[in-house]
Amino acid sequence: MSHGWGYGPTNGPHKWVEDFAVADGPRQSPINIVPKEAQYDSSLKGLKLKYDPSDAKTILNNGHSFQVDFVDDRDSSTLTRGPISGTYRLRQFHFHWGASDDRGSEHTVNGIKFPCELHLVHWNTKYPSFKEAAGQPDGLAVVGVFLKAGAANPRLQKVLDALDAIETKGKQTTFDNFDAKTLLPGSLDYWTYDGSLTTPPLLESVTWIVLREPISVSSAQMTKFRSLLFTGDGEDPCCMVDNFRPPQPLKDRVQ
Ligand SMILES: NS(=O)(=O)/N=C1/NCCO1
Ligand SMILES: [Zn+2]
Repeated sequence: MSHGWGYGPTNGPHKWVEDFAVADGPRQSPINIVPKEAQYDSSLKGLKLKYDPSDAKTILNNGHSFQVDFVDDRDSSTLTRGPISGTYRLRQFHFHWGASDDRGSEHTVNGIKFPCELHLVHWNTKYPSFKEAAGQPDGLAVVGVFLKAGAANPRLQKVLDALDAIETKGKQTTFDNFDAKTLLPGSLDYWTYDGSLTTPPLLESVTWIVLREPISVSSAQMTKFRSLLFTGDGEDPCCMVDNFRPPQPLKDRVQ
């Protein structure tokens, strides 16, 4: 790619391997989840998520999605247990979505796409920083939550109401006192597998934890996601939609 990566015809997922050879690696994400082929592991523990609303800091349009960033200089917002060992700190959450409700998620279930997928990104505190952890095979743990078209979800509203202030690439605004736990479904049942970042640099450092139960989102709320722009102020506007990587080969992995 002669220019930065993105999701268009000239810089999209099928081109990323030109700059990021690991795109063809052995543990790439996302994947298609086939529940009937997933192995049940009775030794796996339940997820423990402890989030402090006061850790929420800012909301940013990064040109690929938008993310809510958290203070991660202490163990106040953490993920423990589940398939991981040790303590992982919440760094940020962001979403991936489609131009229409028939697509948008990165993981699929029996080939089914959801209109949107939430990712809560955590890093392993055995490493000194997120950046350092991102380069390690056990460095990151991302909790994925599917958003299913249906009733409006009031828990999304504070996030969606902030989007007017970050329409274009690089815009950021304060986003405080937000409890990310309110975005989770009632059940924390999950599928887990060893994978990667789904955006460049596609580092193979992610323990994926995909929740089986979706949360709801209305079509009107999805329209709000689609009001963002990939482009910056003064550039020809390009709607931020279809910012998802398609499922990747499972290769030598089981779920
Ligand atoms: N979609 S993803 O795998 O969570 N990708 C990223 N990149 C930086 C943090 O999470
Ligand atoms: Zn993501």
